[in-house]
Amino acid sequence: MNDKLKSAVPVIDISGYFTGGTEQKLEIARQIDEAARAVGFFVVSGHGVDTGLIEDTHRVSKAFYDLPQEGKNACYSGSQALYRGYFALGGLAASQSIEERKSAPDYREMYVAAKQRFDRSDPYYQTEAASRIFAPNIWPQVIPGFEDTWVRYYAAMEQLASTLIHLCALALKLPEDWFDTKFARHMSTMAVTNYPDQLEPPLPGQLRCGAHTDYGALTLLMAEDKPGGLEVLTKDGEWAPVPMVPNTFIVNLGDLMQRWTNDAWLSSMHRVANPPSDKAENSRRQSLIYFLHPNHDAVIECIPSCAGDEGARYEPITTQRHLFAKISRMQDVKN
Ligand SMILES: O=C(O)CCC(=O)C(=O)O
Ligand SMILES: [Fe+2]
Repeated sequence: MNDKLKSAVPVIDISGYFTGGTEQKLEIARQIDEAARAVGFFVVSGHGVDTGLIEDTHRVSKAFYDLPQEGKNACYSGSQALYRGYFALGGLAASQSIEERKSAPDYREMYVAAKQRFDRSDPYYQTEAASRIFAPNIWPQVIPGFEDTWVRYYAAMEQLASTLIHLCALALKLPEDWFDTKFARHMSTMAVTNYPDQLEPPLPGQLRCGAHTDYGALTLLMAEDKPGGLEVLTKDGEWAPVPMVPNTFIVNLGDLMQRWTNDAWLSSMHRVANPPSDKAENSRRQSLIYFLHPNHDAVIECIPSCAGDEGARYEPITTQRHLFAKISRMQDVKN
């Protein structure tokens, strides 16, 4: 890791949020603000998430990806419109979420789940839009413990994301609970991606995951440290590897946070590189990803204190509208 990068993507210890006083919270928030403005990425230590739960989530997910292809295909939702369950190799192209141009599909498989624990009798969840967003999850029943482990991991991420969003509010000099109503009935998703060994060279222009920005508010990533990893586009226009520090989460800001802050905070472009050819045969990599999204009907508009002299740069938009446009472009892959 070069020194420039070390300072570009800092490691931020958030343990003081749980144990310290106001001053410590504000110091952590200051570090987040600095990273959010400089690069849009930071690495979180002292997060308190149970390492056994992280290991279990990796283990059951690996067991799923080790199934024969038919077993995995059985968990396809059957509809691109339903963002759930299994997406096979070649089914997604992340870079198309920002570029109209067709690109080679990402060299990865993905499994997606949505919020499972909530009050389904609440009328909020019964509108036509909500019934699609909160449609039941698809679980591979053949993998013992898969559903239970994923649901517990999702709950742990809900908690960590809540801590981070409180810190984000403080970092923006807002009351700590400023975002709470916007996330009270959030539509966050959890995905586990598998980047298989690359036994054949990739197609021209094909990456493990093509360059994109994330769509939502925050992304919480727990990835294996393997050849062919995550890279971020820095302000200097260079692709820099994101540092892999044991037992930390990589956190990056998504488009909605950039819109809220009127471009003060960055939703940076990132990608997952191919492994070097001499390491490609032994490069299988798995990442656990929690995409924190606000309520589907939350209107995302410039935070008044971020408007500056020139005013809001973006039109207000609902979470759902922004996300669906991006997700459908990512899935528009012609095989
Ligand atoms: O797997 C990774 O390291 C990151 C993948 C990613 O950027 C995404 O799925 O949005
Ligand atoms: Fe991403």
